[in-house]
Amino acid sequence: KPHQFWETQPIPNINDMDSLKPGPIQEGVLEDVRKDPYNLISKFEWCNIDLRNDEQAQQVYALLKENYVEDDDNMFRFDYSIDFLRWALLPPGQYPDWIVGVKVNQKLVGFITGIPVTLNIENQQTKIKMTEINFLCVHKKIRANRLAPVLIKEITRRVHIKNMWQAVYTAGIVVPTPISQTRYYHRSLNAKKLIEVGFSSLSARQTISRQQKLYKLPEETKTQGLRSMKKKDVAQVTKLLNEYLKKFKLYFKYTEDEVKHWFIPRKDVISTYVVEKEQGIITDFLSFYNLPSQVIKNPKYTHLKAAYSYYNVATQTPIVQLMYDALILAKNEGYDVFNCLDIMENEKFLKELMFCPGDGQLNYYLYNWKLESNMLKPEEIGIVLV
Ligand SMILES: COc1cccc(CC(=N)NC(=O)c2cccnc2OC2CCNCC2)c1
Repeated sequence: KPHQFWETQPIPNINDMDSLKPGPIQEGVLEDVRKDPYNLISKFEWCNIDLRNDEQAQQVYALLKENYVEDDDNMFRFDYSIDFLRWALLPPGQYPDWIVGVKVNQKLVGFITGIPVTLNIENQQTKIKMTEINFLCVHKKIRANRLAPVLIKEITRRVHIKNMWQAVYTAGIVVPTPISQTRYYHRSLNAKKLIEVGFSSLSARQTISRQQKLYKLPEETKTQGLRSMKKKDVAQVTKLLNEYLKKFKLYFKYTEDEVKHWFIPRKDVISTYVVEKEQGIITDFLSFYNLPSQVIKNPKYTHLKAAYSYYNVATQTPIVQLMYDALILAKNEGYDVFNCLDIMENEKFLKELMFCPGDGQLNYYLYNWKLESNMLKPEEIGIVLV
């Protein structure tokens, strides 16, 4: 019986589509929220993970490295670094009990996380304080214990207890009920390596050297005034980003503190470049994050270095040119491939910059919210999850 768990959750199913009115599906009642953690099977224990602690961060790293998301052909597995996890999970306003682990004899076997976000949905007047859920992971050796539903219920309880009643999350799989189904695209930067690790394949008429020529990039970027973002840019970038995102139906509202956290460059984690014109005016910016994948078995390579498009705001520079510079910068930083989704305005540059469609999709979900329009088109999505 598929979706045994999901049918019990406040998420529209197909026949709710016309009956449910837009907005919260269930009204949250704070006093009804269970005060104690959900029961776990014996020997399993809840623990809050402090990612600032090196040992605990190392345990999370090791669990994800071996047991987190793989591609459809099980050739690659995400390999989030500790510095990346600290960036992704310790934003301003973070709650320590939203980094949730399950241990057996001190060994971490389960994990799920939430971070606080302020989401605008379909240009509602109200912004909604909610949680962004990520990194749901159960050790391969203890799957089919129904631990994942308990991890989801427990973090839901910990969100409810803070009087928050909605969540946003993504998944490669389809469970009830996506609000948008986006496709991922990749642009080759190191054609030879992508072929050698099996990420790309050659058709009969293609050769490695022809692929290398096809995807070759200049050393220098084109856009005048393009430079790495600095702290002094935070105020302008915040204004630019918040204004730009209003064109989408789903987007976060960012404070300056949040922009500082999410966009100030961090080596091997996040790269952000701004376009500075006369009098120090910032007119555009581009950003991409570092998410390597372990190559599960390959004689020559252990990792695929992948840059993932984050937020790109083009108000003066043509978006094709801005993203062409993003490719050049990523190539110069040593990446093998540049990945993005067909969300926001990305389809404006995908073809021209020679992105190829990936073989899967990334589904967006909202918990306890009925949209006015049942589904959103990818270009209406203005949020990027890591
Ligand atoms: C190449 O190595 C991979 C290792 C694991 C999974 C996949 C395929 C995949 N599932 N890709 C994506 O989900 C994806 C493709 C393009 C852009 N962002 C993405 O996912 C992001 C956002 C959601 N959390 C994971 C990272 C590829």
